[in-house]
Amino acid sequence: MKIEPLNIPEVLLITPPKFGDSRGFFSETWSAAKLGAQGFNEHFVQDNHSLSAQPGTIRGLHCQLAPSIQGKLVRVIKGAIWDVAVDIRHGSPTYGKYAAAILSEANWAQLWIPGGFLHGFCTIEPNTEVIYKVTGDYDRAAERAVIWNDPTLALPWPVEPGKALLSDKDMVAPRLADCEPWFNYK
Ligand SMILES: Cc1cn([C@H]2C[C@H](O)[C@@H](COP(=O)(O)OP(=O)(O)O[C@H]3O[C@H](C)C(=O)[C@H](O)[C@H]3O)O2)c(=O)[nH]c1=O
Repeated sequence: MKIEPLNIPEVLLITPPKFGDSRGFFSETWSAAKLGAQGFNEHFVQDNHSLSAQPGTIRGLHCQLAPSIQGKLVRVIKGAIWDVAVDIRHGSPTYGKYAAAILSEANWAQLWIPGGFLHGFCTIEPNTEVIYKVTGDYDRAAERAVIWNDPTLALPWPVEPGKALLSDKDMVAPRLADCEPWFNYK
């Protein structure tokens, strides 16, 4: 499995091999042994799967606080997303900075987003299905959100102004500056 650190080195682009033949393909999309051999030893406790029908659907920017902090290993089995992680670890040299990648059925790439980061994505094809493993259980009380178009983050979302499709919750999330520090850099 190819593992590439992005501009924020804790965020990793992981691309598993895909073996095609006349029937279709086979891919080991996650392997504790193969990733562990390269120093990636995260323990996952839950798998998530979301479908977004329309391109321009934005889910995020979300995180969960301790004790339910979630690292996320995100991949796309249908369609494509612009996937983004924003460093919000208090005291981090890359606080407020982002790392992003296109994840798609075509490129078969996965993004590892550690705890301490906001996560969000924007779909860029119809009927996009996102699958992701997380290292912490869902905990609604621990969920926090920051508004997707926070001007201080200035994320280059691939959606035309006014065309983003959001949940009611995401429409009214606060700016990061209006949130207390949720994670410490260590
Ligand atoms: C996240 C989650 C949600 N739910 C239920 C709660 C709601 O009834 C329904 C939809 O939840 P929500 O609107 O929060 O789903 P997303 O907007 O896709 O949220 C996710 O989007 C961003 C991209 C993330 O990284 C997080 O995994 C997560 O926050 O699923 C569950 O039952 N378990 C869960 O783990």
